[in-house]
Amino acid sequence: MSGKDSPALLTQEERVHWDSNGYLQIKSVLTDAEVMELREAVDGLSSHFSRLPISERRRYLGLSGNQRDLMVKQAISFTPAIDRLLDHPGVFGRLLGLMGPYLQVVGTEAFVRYPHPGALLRLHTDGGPGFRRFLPHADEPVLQLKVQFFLTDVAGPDSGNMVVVPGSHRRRFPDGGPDAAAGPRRQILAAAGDALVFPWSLWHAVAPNLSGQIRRSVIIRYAQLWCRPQDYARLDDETLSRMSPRRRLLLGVLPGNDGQYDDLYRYYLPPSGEHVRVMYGAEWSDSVEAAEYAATEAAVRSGYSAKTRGGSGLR
Ligand SMILES: O=C(O)CCC(=O)C(=O)O
Ligand SMILES: [Fe+2]
Repeated sequence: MSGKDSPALLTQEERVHWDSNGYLQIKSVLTDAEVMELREAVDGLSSHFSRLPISERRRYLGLSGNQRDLMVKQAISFTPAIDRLLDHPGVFGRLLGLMGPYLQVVGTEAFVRYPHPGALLRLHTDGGPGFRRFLPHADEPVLQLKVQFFLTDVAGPDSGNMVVVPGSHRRRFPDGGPDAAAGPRRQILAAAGDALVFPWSLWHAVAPNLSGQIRRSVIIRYAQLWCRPQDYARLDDETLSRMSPRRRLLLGVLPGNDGQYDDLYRYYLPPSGEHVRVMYGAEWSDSVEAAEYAATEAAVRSGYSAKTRGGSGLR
């Protein structure tokens, strides 16, 4: 198949927008039925956690930026409604384009943001002081990104919108916090069903919510395979047992360590062939990138066998 006929993982326009603005908004990714099911699931989580004593809540509640809003970590262990978001066809091709095939899901988070007149979360980059010093390079696979699926309309400003500083993703976030020179901030206007893709290094915040409506969303965090997951060390068997082969791979169950998680070296050096094949799947296997990664793997394999024959180590 010629390059021209191959499915594009990311259009040229999307890549230019990502490179210059540091984020990508994809419209109407979820159907109304998907939005409805997810919204019910998030509301279910919200009432579940509000009934739990504080001590039991702690394990699963992350930083929402204030005392009122809810951020549930490892939400996928509480509801199967989130499963389809891991490799959603409206987004996952773009993620393969941005990150390459050696990616994993490192977190699944549900957000409930209540009406409030002040900013809900200050301007920040994700990952704290360690990650702050790493900045993405335009031509290299993205280290870590999040996809925020909106489950409520945030059609106007000050509705609990995500706020971004366009183009900030390749600028070092100042240790003392940004000053007035941070650059213009943009509130993301979105409809329920839209998705926003952004890397750790984009300066972002959450606007006040004067809309009178609760803002609900789900975020899936992705990282390169060799990073550690953020909200689970090992997912429970019940959650893993309902997953497709690709989703199992995304959740860290790699071939050869099926459910065992005992060979951590595989996250660093994935077993040959399998990863690329499963990740691109039937949907994106004809892409230029799938062929390129398969060729790289083959070259690495033949390099290894030559080295092994020569008696030198692989590492
Ligand atoms: O609630 C939001 O819109 C974003 C929260 C946030 O900063 C994040 O998840 O990185
Ligand atoms: Fe953040």
